[in-house]
Amino acid sequence: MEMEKTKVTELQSNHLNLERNLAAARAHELVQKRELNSAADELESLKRKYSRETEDLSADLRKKERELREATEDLRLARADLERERESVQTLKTTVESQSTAHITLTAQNNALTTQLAALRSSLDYSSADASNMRMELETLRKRYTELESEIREAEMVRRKLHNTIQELKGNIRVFCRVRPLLSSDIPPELSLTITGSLSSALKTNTEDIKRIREQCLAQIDFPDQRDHKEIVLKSSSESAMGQERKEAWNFTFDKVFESDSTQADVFEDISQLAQSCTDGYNVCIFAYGQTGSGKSFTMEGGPTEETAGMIPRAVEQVFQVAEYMKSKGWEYKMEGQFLEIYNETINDLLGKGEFDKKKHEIKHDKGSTRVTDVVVVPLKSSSQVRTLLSMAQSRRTVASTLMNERSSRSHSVFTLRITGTNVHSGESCEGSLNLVDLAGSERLNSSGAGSDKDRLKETQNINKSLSALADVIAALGEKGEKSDKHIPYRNSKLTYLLQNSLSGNSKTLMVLNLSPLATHLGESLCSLRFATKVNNTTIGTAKRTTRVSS
Ligand SMILES: Nc1ncnc2c1ncn2[C@@H]1O[C@H](COP(=O)(O)OP(=O)(O)OP(=O)(O)O)[C@@H](O)[C@H]1O
Repeated sequence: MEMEKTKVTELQSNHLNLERNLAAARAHELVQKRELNSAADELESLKRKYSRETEDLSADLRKKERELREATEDLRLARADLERERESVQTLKTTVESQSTAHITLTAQNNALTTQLAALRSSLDYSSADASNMRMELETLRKRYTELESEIREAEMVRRKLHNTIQELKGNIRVFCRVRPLLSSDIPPELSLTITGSLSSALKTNTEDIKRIREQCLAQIDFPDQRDHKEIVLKSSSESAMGQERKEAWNFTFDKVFESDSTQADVFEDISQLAQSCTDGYNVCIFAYGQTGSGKSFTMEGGPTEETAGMIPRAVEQVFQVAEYMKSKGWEYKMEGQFLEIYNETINDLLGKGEFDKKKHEIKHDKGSTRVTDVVVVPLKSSSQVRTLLSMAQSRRTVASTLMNERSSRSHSVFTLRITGTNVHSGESCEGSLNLVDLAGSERLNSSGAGSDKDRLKETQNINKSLSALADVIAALGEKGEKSDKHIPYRNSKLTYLLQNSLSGNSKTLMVLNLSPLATHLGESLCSLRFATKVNNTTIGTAKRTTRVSS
């Protein structure tokens, strides 16, 4: 029992120990539970914390990823940029290389230029010295130039004086004679039929046919003076009543004789000097005289081409050329033109508008210049204007007469170019005129067939009256040389009265006698040649230019 008691006691103490252990274990468990709970709490808060941190980290990660992508893109762009930069660097490198080559060349050039510059500088130093010498020389030359200019002006005045003295020595009335060529229209139909081929209007070719026809149609006209061209000889042979051959020859001498092959330019060459005188203040008068169809209008007005242009357009052109040339000598010219017709002693304005033979025009003379009332005076600005005036006049005549040639054959036409000049340096002024007159046909009464027609008779009488008035005036002027109070019958015809100032001693006159080459016109040609000889034998006093010097 004791043993049992000890055992119970032992068991009890064990039990107690166990209980104590249990309580301790329980307390420990409680502690442990508490610790567990707090650990769970802690775990929970850690979990939450970690989850937050994980989220933050994920967000961070996403952000980093985005940044990474962006950085990658930036890197790609940067690489592309870099590539481009590399390329441009390469290009620049090439450029730099070529630039440096150029630089080397330029440096070499620069060096050469620097050397040149130095050389130039030193030559410039010499040149500046030269330049100042030259400036002085230039000044001297300028002075000399001014002196020479005034010397030229004086020389020009002397030249003009000499030119006019030559003209005066040649005589103030000169006569030229011009024979026109044979025309196809001159050939009678019965003869022209025998010609093979076409006919040119002026028969210049020398086929056998034409030679034969020439011989049959042409008058025998010789030009013996082949050096000076001053003589013309008309010959005829006829049979006397006794059957003997009678030969006759008539010699005439003029200032110039133009053969049938002479051109308008040939004739003008001898006229141009005279035409030019009007720019020096002279009154110049050029007449075309001759029977109908002898070539007066052709000589004065001419044809439409440059080659066939007559004396009027050529003279006007010449006057314009002289005026242009004289500009450099200080001369300024004003020119105006008028174109009149005298038909049956009535003046008509070929540039006017009114009806022909209706308007009354009066001739007025005042201090050496002549004006006609109520006529159109055209200011002339260029020589080409004259062609327009000539064709205007021609169409006026065509309107006035259905047979224009008939009217122009029976009227005188007078183209007048009036010229006034002033010299801006010397104050000198001058006034001249150029009258170009196409006279009416000079044939005698019986040969114009006037007998049967009253109007034609009146026309022919008027023409003859005015032509003989012209001859009388010229003759009286010739006689006046000896008697200064000699009456000159200018008023005997409209033509002489109109041309009074251009026919008097103060002017220069030229008569161009036109001759037909036809044998049938031999008688008329002789009459014309005798008339022209009378004119040619007249000496009219010295021409004077109309000049003034302004004060
Ligand atoms: N030198 C010449 N060369 C060529 N043809 C000419 C020449 N002279 C005159 N003629 C011609 O002769 C013809 C008559 O000439 P123009 O009409 O000039 O004579 P005209 O004397 O003026 O006659 P009219 O008194 O009838 O006016 C015209 O056909 C003209 O073209």
